[in-house]
Amino acid sequence: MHEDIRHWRHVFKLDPDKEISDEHLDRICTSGTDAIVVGGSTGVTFDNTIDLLARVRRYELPCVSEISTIEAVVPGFDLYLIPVVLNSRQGQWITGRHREALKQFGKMLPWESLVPEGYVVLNEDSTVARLTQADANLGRQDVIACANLSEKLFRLPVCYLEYSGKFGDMDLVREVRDTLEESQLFYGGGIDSAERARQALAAADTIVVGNIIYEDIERALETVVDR
Ligand SMILES: CC(C)=CCC/C(C)=C/CC/C(C)=C/CC/C(C)=C/CC/C(C)=C/CC/C(C)=C/CC/C(C)=C/COP(=O)(O)OP(=O)(O)O
Ligand SMILES: O=P(O)(O)OC[C@@H](O)CO
Ligand SMILES: [Mg+2]
Repeated sequence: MHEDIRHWRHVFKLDPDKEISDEHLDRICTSGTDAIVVGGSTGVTFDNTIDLLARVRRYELPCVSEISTIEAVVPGFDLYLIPVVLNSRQGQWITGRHREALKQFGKMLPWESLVPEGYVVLNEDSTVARLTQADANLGRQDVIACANLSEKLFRLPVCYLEYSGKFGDMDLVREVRDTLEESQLFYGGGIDSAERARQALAAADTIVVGNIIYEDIERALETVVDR
């Protein structure tokens, strides 16, 4: 399963803190996307996460959890993505909360199911930037340095350029992809049309589509373009 993420080109990110009807969920899960990521930066609980997992499990596609809070660690996902916010000003989002979680789960940890992600938060107006006190106003060279930090120093398998809520700079995303040699580049933020999905797919390995699911389902489905 760990290796399967290498083949993912498009994923939908479902937020347990937001409502989705059975009809819309059915259309998302049968859209041809490669996987469902369950996660959000705020309002995520054990109960809303397990509810969403149970609903997505009716479908055949992989369902992975992106952990934002230790309370919402729910057994039964295919994988657990563990964000490490490389440009946070607060240590708790880089290693602090992770250390607490590792203490709590102790010997129960299924290491082979954990996939750490080197997050670089680039939209200073996003919830995740505010939550993690990210230094999001980075120049090109700082972003490249974060990508190298993620891959070359920390050897994280995924580097995630996170523009949540805003369509980012695709030239910069492409430059990061060309810098990375081993790790997989996730791009997320503001993909709300087929055209933007194509642009992001040309720049990153895997694209993540979130908010538009809750704003305009037809446009969300259009992002599942030929790839
Ligand atoms: C048997 C069993 C169940 C085993 C489980 C094993 C397991 C998974 C153990 C946990 C191990 C571990 C190390 C956990 C990490 C704990 C933790 C809380 C780490 C901190 C993670 C972190 C940095 C969170 C900050 C927020 C963040 C980066 C969230 C990611 C998702 C995200 C950015 C969503 C976007 O948010 P959204 O709400 O959509 O934002 P907008 O409002 O802008 O749309
Ligand atoms: O919600 P959007 O802007 O699509 O961003 C997707 C994802 O990167 C959020 O973590
Ligand atoms: Mg969101």
